[in-house]
Amino acid sequence: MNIMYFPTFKCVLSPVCVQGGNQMERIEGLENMKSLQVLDLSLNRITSLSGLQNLHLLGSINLEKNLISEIQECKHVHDLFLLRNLNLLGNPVQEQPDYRLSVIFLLQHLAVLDQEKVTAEEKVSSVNKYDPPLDVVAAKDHMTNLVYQLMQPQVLYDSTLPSADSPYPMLVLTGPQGCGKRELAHRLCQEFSEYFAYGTCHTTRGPYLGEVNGSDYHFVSEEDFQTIVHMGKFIQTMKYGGHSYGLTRDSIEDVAREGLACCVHMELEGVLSLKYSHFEPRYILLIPTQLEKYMGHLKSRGLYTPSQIDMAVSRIDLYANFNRQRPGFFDNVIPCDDWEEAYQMLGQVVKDYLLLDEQGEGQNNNRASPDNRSTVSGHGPEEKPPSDLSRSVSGTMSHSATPLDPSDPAYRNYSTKIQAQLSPQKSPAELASIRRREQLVREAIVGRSPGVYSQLFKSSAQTAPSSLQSHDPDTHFSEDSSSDGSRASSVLSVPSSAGALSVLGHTLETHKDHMTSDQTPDDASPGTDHLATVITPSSERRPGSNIKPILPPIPTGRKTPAALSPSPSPSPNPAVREQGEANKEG
Ligand SMILES: Nc1ncnc2c1ncn2[C@@H]1O[C@H](COP(=O)(O)OP(=O)(O)OP(=O)(O)O)[C@@H](O)[C@H]1O
Repeated sequence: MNIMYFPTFKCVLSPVCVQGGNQMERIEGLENMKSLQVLDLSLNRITSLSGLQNLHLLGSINLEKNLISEIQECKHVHDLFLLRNLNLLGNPVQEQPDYRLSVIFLLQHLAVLDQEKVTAEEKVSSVNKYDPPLDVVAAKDHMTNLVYQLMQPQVLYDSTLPSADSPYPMLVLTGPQGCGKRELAHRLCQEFSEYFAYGTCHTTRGPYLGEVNGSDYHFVSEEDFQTIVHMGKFIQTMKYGGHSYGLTRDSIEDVAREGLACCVHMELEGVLSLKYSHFEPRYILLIPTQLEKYMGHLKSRGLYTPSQIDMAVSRIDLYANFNRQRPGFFDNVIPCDDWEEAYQMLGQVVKDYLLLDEQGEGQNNNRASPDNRSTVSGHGPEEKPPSDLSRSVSGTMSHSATPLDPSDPAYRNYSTKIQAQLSPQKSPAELASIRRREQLVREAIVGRSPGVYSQLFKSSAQTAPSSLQSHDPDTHFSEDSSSDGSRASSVLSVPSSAGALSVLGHTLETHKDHMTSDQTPDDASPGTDHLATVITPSSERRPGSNIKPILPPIPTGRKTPAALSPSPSPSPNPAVREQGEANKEG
């Protein structure tokens, strides 16, 4: 073995130095041994690696059986880029928790630690543990929230249930701290109050002057925050500036229950985590492009220390790089140096999203299904339509109850839409269901049976599962189509959730009741398949696909200010309401 023994540090010209088996307590006198490549100081009483930091050619250090007890000592050899082999066997430091991963993380060039090869897995694990990439942080956050959620009794969040065809509409404004996204979110929710409401997050930071608990944030202690984590209430959380932030499912549900889409703001890590959830928001990046102006704004707020400002500024690059490296990650990018301009652009994006500018642009627009047409007002937030926009929102649902009109272009597109539904991922049950619906439509067209929707909603009105029916004696179903539609909407939101199996089962049972004794499931009466039927017209309107989202049903008791609600009150939806109350209790 190529080792030379020197009684004292006289190995200036030699690449190898061995001073083992002495009573050395410190590493001294090696500063000038710049060409040293192998150092053996085993069997000493050394407690620190200080003294090695300038030996840049060192490739191997043997410190077996010394008294090194702190992992931090590795920092002294952190900059020795040729160091491949380190032996700390028999040192107290080995007792430290996560010793091996910590050392591997601090000395990422190491190939052998304590005579054991450093594996690629260990390297990845060490980075994931001590400096995890954003994706890993987000994945862990999602996993944590999901596991805690699954440990709780399962609750149906009916207003925001995932659905392949109509994800609950959500808008997420993201960007570095203080870029104006919060102000823009509030303004947007004010001006588009018939479409959006602000989703209030939780935070452990204290309120700034003027901030209102429950409105700007739910301000909670770290302990309470952790309790909420353990209750599985969060969809995503993140740490920012030493404080915790999180968005609960309840916050979104509170908005959804009002029949509105939810608008929230958050940092990039929150976006990454949210992307793992079943929600499919539209993500809008607000990014400062004039550094001076942005810094000036942060300073003028008088809330941040210089290091907080530095951090916020440094994150502009993070956002910019993300946007560059992952095209499509953000649905829109808006420069936010001028908040007024940014708001105008944001407003335009939202109008496009809601198809608010499309009125008059062509009745022939194929994308404008009856749902869409009822929502296209042609009025921006500045010029409110004479009628309440909520009518358009509820109109979105009342369509479901309208029997198909053969003169309606959407009606003619119906089978095309059904074809579009026939994707390879469809389960046999879904395929069978789609075939039944096609059959019904064909029959309706040739006049052999009434319009499928009219049957459909009659059936659903009669057979609403008792578990979904209101016990509120004050609540009456009206026989008009919109109430039927609402009920159907609420039922339709059920099947895509695993937690809804019992409800779905009940519904299917109810269908069976409607079959005549000689009917097989395949020739069931119209209406046996209303769950899937109703969602079809909305399939082209997913948020994120540049087309208008479906807003969730508006339950009775909606808190829309009277001034904004001159339209007929939304159809009663006891199923949703009751479930909503159940959720709240849950
Ligand atoms: N649930 C969340 N998940 C991730 N980030 C969040 C969440 N809630 C808030 N944030 C973000 O955390 C950052 C700090 O929020 P905070 O409200 O404390 O700062 P701020 O100085 O008021 O900045 P801003 O005006 O951008 O909100 C902001 O960028 C905010 O958007």
